[in-house]
Amino acid sequence: MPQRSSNKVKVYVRTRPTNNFASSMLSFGQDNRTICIHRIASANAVDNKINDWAFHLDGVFHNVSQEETFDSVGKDVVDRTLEGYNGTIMCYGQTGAGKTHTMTGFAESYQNRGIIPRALQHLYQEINARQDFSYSIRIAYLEIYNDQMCDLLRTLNSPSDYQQQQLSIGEDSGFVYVKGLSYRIANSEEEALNLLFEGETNRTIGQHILNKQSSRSHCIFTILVECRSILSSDDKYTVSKINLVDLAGSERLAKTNSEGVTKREATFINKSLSFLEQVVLNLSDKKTNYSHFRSSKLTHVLKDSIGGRCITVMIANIWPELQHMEETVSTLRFASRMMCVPAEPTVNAVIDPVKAIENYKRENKYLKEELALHNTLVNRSGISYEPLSEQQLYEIENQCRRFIDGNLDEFEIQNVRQVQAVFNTLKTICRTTEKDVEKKYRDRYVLTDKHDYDQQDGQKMSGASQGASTMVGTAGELDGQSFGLGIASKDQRVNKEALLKMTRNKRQAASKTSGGQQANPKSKSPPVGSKPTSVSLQRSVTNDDEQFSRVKEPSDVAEMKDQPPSTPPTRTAAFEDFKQTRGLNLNKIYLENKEILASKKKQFADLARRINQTKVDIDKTRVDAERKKNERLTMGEFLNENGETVIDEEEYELIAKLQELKGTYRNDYDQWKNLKSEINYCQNLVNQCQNRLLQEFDIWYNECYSNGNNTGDIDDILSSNKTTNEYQIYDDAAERFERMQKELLLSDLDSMPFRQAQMRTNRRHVFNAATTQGPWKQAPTTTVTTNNGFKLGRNYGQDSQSLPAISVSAGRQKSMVR
Ligand SMILES: Nc1ncnc2c1ncn2[C@@H]1O[C@H](COP(=O)(O)OP(=O)(O)OP(=O)(O)O)[C@@H](O)[C@H]1O
Repeated sequence: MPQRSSNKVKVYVRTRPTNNFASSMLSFGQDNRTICIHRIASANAVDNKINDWAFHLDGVFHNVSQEETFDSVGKDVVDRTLEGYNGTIMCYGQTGAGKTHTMTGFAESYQNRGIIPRALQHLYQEINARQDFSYSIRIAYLEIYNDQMCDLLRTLNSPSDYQQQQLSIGEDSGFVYVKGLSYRIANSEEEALNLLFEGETNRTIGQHILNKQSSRSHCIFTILVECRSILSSDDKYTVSKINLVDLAGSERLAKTNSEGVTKREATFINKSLSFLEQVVLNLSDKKTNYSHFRSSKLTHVLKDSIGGRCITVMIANIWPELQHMEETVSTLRFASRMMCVPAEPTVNAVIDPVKAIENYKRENKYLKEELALHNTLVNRSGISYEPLSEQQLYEIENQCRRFIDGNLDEFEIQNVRQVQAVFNTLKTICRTTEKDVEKKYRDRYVLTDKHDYDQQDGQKMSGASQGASTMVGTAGELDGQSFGLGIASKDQRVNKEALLKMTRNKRQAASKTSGGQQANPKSKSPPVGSKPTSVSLQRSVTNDDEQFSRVKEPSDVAEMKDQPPSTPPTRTAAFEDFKQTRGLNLNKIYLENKEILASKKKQFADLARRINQTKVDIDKTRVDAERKKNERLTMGEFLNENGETVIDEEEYELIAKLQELKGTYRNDYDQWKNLKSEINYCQNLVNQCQNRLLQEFDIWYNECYSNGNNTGDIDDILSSNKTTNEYQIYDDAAERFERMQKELLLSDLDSMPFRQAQMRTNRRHVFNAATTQGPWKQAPTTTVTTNNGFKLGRNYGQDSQSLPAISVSAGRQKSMVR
């Protein structure tokens, strides 16, 4: 029989023997490959149906024995399975066409046994003949009944056992397997046949008009073959399988008159066969890349058994009688379609890990010997190729470190292991250094992931700037590392107040645990009362224009470097923190100065109150003295021998008292004037100190948190904090007043510089006036409100009439000179 050369699924047709052969309609070609069907058209009506078909197949078995059928179809598949190929022999056709007969045959008749027993016989005969290989045979028998899978090699006691078996289909690298299906070892033909008969007894058989023993299920008898070479040391072996498939027959319910269970079974059978036809249709169509294998259990299980890498042979069983001509045509059509399914069989080679290791060991041994020989030939001796010892690795690490430090120019390369160790060591050093650097920066800065950082809208990378803060707020890659260094975006920053609070709590806890000393030497917050190390304001004793100067010590820079990680808090919160840390000493000086100023102001107020009282007394005494004088003049003056006016004792006392009061007044007023100068001086100190504190804070804030956008302008700070308590610098009514003015001016920012300059000028003018003019000198004639709330006015002369009175507001240093 001529064979098709193309790699396609092989398809044969086998006819069931019958006495009613439809010779009028069906004939076979001389080539034993062709079946011709001639349909007789109806004489009465116009019939457009096709009447003649010619099906060309790989072979037609008409009146062919079981033995011949197997020899033609099965033998080759079995032989190739032993070589490592997967094979499938499948019987397809209408019910009663002889599928089970072809596949299994009569159990009672040895001569009429089918493909499966013959395949087993041939298999074991071949295994026994192939002495160079060892084979392991396993048998599985699967039934698919009503789209449920059943292991026929397990004992079934009830229909519910179907569910209990819980078989499922799995796939691994394109190979399909049934999870839970038992594979029984069969060391001989007899053992294999026993399994076949055991499975046959478990098959679901039904009865209908066309077949008394109709298969109501699809059955797949699987022979798993594992083949290893005995002689060869090859670590590969093959695992292959033969699927011998006896499909349930399609049936027309009108013909079989199936009812009840049989009808339901027939429905499942027809449905699954139509899915199979669909899959075959897709496989045979080159334009279709996808087949719906999972549409039924049958198609899914047969996924790797129809064409592809599998040797596939199908026997189309037909029942060549007139009454079954439609089913015959249908079967032959399906057979023709199956012939188009491509098949590219490949050997299923598996690598044996145990044998592979043995082979590698052997090869390793040979290579070592080869290397030793090579070293001898090139006069290389004393070279070890064994894994490096701890000591050797330690020395290599030392060499690497010296190489990095520049103390070693080159390595002496001895073997590949050493080169590997050098690279590994360098990699380890590189990673360790990288981690150290990252940790160091994380301790100091807020590091954000570079990728995230780049994605943030409006995020700016602050550059290296601002003197000592070159490493503060810088952004970008660090030696090409994967993190960016810079300021986290606002939404990435943690709750600032919470962070500050946490920092403070930590600091307090540290203070407690260390008895007031900082537990963390790296903390930027020195303990209260400790020697200031970073920034201090110092008064120059020798300089009349006393200046505060910021003194930077080495520890200052060190302190900046060792600042703990922080997330930018609000400037207000940060200012509080600043006053507790970097600005501690400055703030301390500021507070001391303010305390002195307050004390002076209190003295000033007390003195003013006393002066006013003296003034009242003077006025009263003067009135009394005037009255006495008028009385005396009215009564007529008395003169003594020397011609001097004689006054009575009361008038004398009044005059003396008036003189005394005037003296007191002058003394007090001098004191008041001096005190005012001191206050002015103290006020200047406080102002300078305050400005310095804010400037230092601004620098500190920028160093720690600025992302480059914040220039740290003091006025920004002032104007950005509109609540009175945000900056605790202001506790003075006048300062509050000035601040309030600033806040009001915020509504008209353009006028801010002008207004501020105006205020400063006024303040300076008033204090100059206050310190240069006294009650006996020409005083300003207009009332001016000073920065401190002092009001100076009127023209005060030396005359007692023009002695100034000083009004004092209750409770505060705010005074008014009338
Ligand atoms: N080639 C053959 N030689 C002798 N008898 C045959 C042959 N083919 C089929 N038969 C007989 O036909 C009957 C039906 O055959 P079989 O049960 O194998 O059909 P089937 O296609 O498997 O039907 P179903 O799909 O219903 O199971 C059986 O009694 C069988 O012995």
